[in-house]
Amino acid sequence: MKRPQPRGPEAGVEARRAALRILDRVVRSGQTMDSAVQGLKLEPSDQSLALAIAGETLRRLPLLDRLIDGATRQVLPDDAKARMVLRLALAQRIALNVPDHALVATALPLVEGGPRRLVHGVLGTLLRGSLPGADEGALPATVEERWTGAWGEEAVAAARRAIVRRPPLDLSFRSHEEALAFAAADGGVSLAERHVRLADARPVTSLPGFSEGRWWIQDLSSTLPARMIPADAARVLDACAAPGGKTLQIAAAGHATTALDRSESRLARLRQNLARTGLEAAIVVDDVLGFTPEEPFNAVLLDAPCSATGTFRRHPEVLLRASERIIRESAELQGRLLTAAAQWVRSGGTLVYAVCSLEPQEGEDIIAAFLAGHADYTLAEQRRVLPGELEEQGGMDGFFTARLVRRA
Ligand SMILES: C[S@@+](CC[C@H](N)C(=O)[O-])C[C@H]1O[C@@H](n2cnc3c(N)ncnc32)[C@H](O)[C@@H]1O
Repeated sequence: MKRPQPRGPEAGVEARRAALRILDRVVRSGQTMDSAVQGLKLEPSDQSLALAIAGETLRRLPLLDRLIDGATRQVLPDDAKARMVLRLALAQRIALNVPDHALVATALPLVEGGPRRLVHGVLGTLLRGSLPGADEGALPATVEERWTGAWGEEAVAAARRAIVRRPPLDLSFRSHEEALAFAAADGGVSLAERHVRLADARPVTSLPGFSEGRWWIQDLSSTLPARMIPADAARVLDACAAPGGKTLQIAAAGHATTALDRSESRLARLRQNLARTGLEAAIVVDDVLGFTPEEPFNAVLLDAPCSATGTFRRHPEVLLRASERIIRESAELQGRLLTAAAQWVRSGGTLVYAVCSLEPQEGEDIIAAFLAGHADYTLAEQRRVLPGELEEQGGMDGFFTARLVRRA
């Protein structure tokens, strides 16, 4: 049996160095955590520690910055290495219970040949003082302001609580019987048709039924749009379909399903998901803005690309990237995609629009503008999910979806 290798004085530094690279790529280059970790060539244990440290840092960035700024008179720019290293060290102490000596020993090598004394001094001051608890979250100031204006104080307070809580794992099943059987045998609670929620996120492949394709992972919010498709729709187009959570739902409900997306690589994941679950859908690689179907569909679902700010619990970095400009550009594209998709709905048919965004410009405003320019459509229902919904049971991602009907 291979014995564990003794770890030298560099133990733990590699993971922190990687966390620094990830944080730097996210903060400075606007990358996602998933893309920022690419190419770092890490041992699996170092990779998970690096991602945990960077993630916990991003969940409380404004809070960490307030602490740092209160402990030094020196002005540290947002992207200064000293600030980045201090943020990482504080997050480890607050959220990961790393002891002070280990924090200092793994932080200082990251600023070797640089502002070592400054980092040592500020860290020492902060560690001697009182630090916030692990359950104290913070949102970037621009997000606080935007969401307070749009949704009010209560939703913002709920978002601050949610960003530092580990979200539950939501599973979608091919049938409700399978969902109930899973909950009875393996735990979890069903909060909707074909749904089971597990309180603790376990390694997915170790859960019963994974290889048989009995379920797939899908936040409860994301299941709402496909639930709006009429049971008798029969012929349904899922536009912007990949990687396919909603396609699987539509196919499982028994509709003849066409899944369209312009991304080959994301469609490859959709194909894997179909193969694993044994569900069927016709796949079309095309651009929504150029696609022309042979005949109209009874229902079309448009799950449009968006700022994804509703997914901040799992991807806290989305809040740093979603600038006013990105939201405006996203909204402009969403309006065009919705107008294109609306042409493929037969008279009397259904058009469902969805975004995992907490920005009204990408949700309510898109529908209002669309209706103003399309007298042949009426709004049948609209659903906004805000932070705080189902909080006691683990919460939901922020989301918006609307069902429109084309006049017969
Ligand atoms: C929000 S994701 C879709 C998630 C998917 N519906 C699901 O449930 O798994 C948006 C998708 O839109 C696709 N997309 C973006 N612009 C597109 C366009 N102009 N035409 C077709 N697909 C597009 C992206 O490739 C991406 O897969």
